[in-house]
Amino acid sequence: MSKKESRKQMIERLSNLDEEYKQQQENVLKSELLDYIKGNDFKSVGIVLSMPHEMDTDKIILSLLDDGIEVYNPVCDYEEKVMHFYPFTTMDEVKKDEKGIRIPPVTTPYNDFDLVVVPGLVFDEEGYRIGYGGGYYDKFLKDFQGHKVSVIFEEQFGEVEKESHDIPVDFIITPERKLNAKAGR
Ligand SMILES: Nc1nc2c(c(=O)[nH]1)N(C=O)[C@@H](CNc1ccc(C(=O)N[C@@H](CCC(=O)O)C(=O)O)cc1)CN2
Ligand SMILES: Nc1ncnc2c1ncn2[C@@H]1O[C@H](COP(=O)(O)OP(=O)(O)OP(=O)(O)O)[C@@H](O)[C@H]1O
Repeated sequence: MSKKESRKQMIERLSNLDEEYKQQQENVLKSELLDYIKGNDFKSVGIVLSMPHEMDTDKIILSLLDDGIEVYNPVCDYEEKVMHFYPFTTMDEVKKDEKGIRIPPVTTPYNDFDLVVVPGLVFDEEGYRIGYGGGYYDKFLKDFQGHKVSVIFEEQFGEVEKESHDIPVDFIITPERKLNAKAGR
């Protein structure tokens, strides 16, 4: 299956998850991720403002702020094909970009946080992933020095054909298990 077909199929699969099941799984993912962040004493986190078919990140972001952890969200420059992170302040300041992706106020970029939560559609157990295309995360991760985690539904495991520019995540959290992807490579 091509990358494009895998993406389309996974978006459909995620969109068709039972709403009650999805929310119950998200509650588990949220508490697992918060435990992981506190357990590792991470003080700053880069994480997306979620789209409807993705794991809901709003509650996670608000909970991190409550705990005094800095939160940064990505903003794409679609012309330059790069992505930078900006500080999250409040949901009231969140707007949509030209592609309908939610973004924080574009102030001073900061890409040097302790942990990045990497989004994606299909993942393998070694931490390789198929994202939304564009290579925004692959390019970002090339220079990123912090920890890389993905938080996903079990339904997102699948076959990933590796490409030379792909940068895998170190750790994968699902509602059922925590995978040290780096150790498994
Ligand atoms: N919630 C969330 N925010 C995120 C991401 C994400 O995965 N989730 N991103 C993760 O990277 C970045 C946005 N990534 C994007 C990647 C591609 C397109 C895009 O160009 N879409 C085209 C169709 C793509 C195609 O099929 O070729 C379009 O809408 O015209 C938009 C955003 C940053 N913000
Ligand atoms: N480090 C890089 N430098 C230059 N171009 C890159 C780099 N990484 C990826 N690309 C380009 O970006 C495009 C999309 O890459 P790919 O299909 O791997 O995206 P993806 O993994 O689905 O998305 P993302 O990384 O944004 O989540 C490809 O054409 C690829 O050549």
